[in-house]
Amino acid sequence: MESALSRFLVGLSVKISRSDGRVHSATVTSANGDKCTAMVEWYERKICRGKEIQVTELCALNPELLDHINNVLGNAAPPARPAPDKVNFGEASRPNQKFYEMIQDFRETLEVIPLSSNSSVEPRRICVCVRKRPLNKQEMNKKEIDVVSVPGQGALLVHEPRQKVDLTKYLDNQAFQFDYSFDESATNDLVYKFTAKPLVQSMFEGGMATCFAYGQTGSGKTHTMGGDFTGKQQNSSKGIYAFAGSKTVFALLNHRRFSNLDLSVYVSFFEIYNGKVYDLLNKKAKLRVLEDERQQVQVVGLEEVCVSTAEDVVKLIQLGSACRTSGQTSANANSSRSHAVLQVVLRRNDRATTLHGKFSLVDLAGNERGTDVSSNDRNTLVETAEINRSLLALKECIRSLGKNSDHIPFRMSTLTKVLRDSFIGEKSRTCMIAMVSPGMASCEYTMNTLRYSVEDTSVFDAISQVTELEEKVYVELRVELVLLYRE
Ligand SMILES: Nc1ncnc2c1ncn2[C@@H]1O[C@H](COP(=O)(O)OP(=O)(O)OP(=O)(O)O)[C@@H](O)[C@H]1O
Repeated sequence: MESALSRFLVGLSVKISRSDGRVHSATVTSANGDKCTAMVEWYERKICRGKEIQVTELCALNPELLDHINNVLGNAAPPARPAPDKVNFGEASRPNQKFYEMIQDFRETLEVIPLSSNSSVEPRRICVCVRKRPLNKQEMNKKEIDVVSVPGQGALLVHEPRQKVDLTKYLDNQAFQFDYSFDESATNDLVYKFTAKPLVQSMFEGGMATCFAYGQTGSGKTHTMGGDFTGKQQNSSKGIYAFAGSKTVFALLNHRRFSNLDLSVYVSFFEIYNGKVYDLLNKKAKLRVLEDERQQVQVVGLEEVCVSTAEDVVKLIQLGSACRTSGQTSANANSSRSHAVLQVVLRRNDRATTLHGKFSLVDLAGNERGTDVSSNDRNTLVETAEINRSLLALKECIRSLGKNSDHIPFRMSTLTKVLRDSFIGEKSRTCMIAMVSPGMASCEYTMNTLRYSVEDTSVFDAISQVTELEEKVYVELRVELVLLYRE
């Protein structure tokens, strides 16, 4: 429920009565930047005049509210009836110590069977995997607790810290099942073996393939696809882009099964930022996306570089990655603000250089960034809205693919338009790698990512998961939000 709330709410400020500790009024800023007076009325009606919902209950419904309330209280005299206290969660050594211990106890009961490089890989038309990154230095310094467990065999668990209305703490342990799940010790090499590597072979067999990295800002998409950063320097030879585009491609090109096809390898690299396409191999030239009379979508003028060695490919990845649009979010100082698409194309060496197979490797922009960015200026909000719109379109396309539907709604966004040929045809194959951050502070985003990857994440589904009291409050809140969005 919290995730659905914060999808719409960018700002929420709360006034609290000093005498009784109850919420007075709340001002909510919607994702399009408007202050929502309807919400103020709603809160006043339901909370101040409307009687019995107290701060503690509200906070149990939405932990974000707790932060806002604490901020407000920081400037005010302590209330007679204190709001639920974050500090009480644990002892001084580690915030949330109690939850930490509960998670540790739970982990002891788990049977862990990690993936190893000797495990076999099963070919699939659509493969959905998940990768958990380790806690980073910043999170360790803050003594963040790790709320994600990967017992293996495709399973992943989120231990969501919860608090009942009477303030009793409990864990909501939610299990998700994927084709493969990678824990924090997995290397890019291992992830590659089970995700993108099987798709390279399908490209040689004349297929179209796409591999996406999806996840919250700072969850490890660029690390996985483009290679890790040491300071500002990216180690481009250690990411899935390079493993697929160099090592495996050139090994298969010379394999006796494919060498008689007389193929050449081409690489293009572009980004989609705010719905526009920019060529990362040609000084970020802005390109047009057109559909020809045979409904083939073309990115007009896209540079396609013929490569003959693995080193050539790594150099192009470095060149393109260096000029990708990035910005800063609270979770990632070097955050990618665009979808980056590296395409490896096989063409026959005939006169028309006929297309034989294509592999698109996509490092998606971080999802759900509305509340991550430090400013909520107009540009940022437009950027976030565009990212979320294209991710929704992508989900719709993958879902239609999974259902073998006749209609795949690729026209919904530029991202899906340019990947159209990967979505259609008998030989198309798709792999989605969902990235998750392990920290408790990222829990809500992690749940969003997991729901996006394994099921419908819509607001309506979220409703079915809430308890009776929550449901009552939440349904009314949703009605307000839906009305707001229609305006
Ligand atoms: N599996 C991992 N092992 C070690 N460090 C990692 C791992 N995944 C990510 N990191 C580190 O976490 C930080 C954020 O990762 P990264 O930039 O890849 O996130 P992202 O998902 O691409 O974020 P954004 O959407 O903001 O671009 C980087 O410093 C990266 O090196």
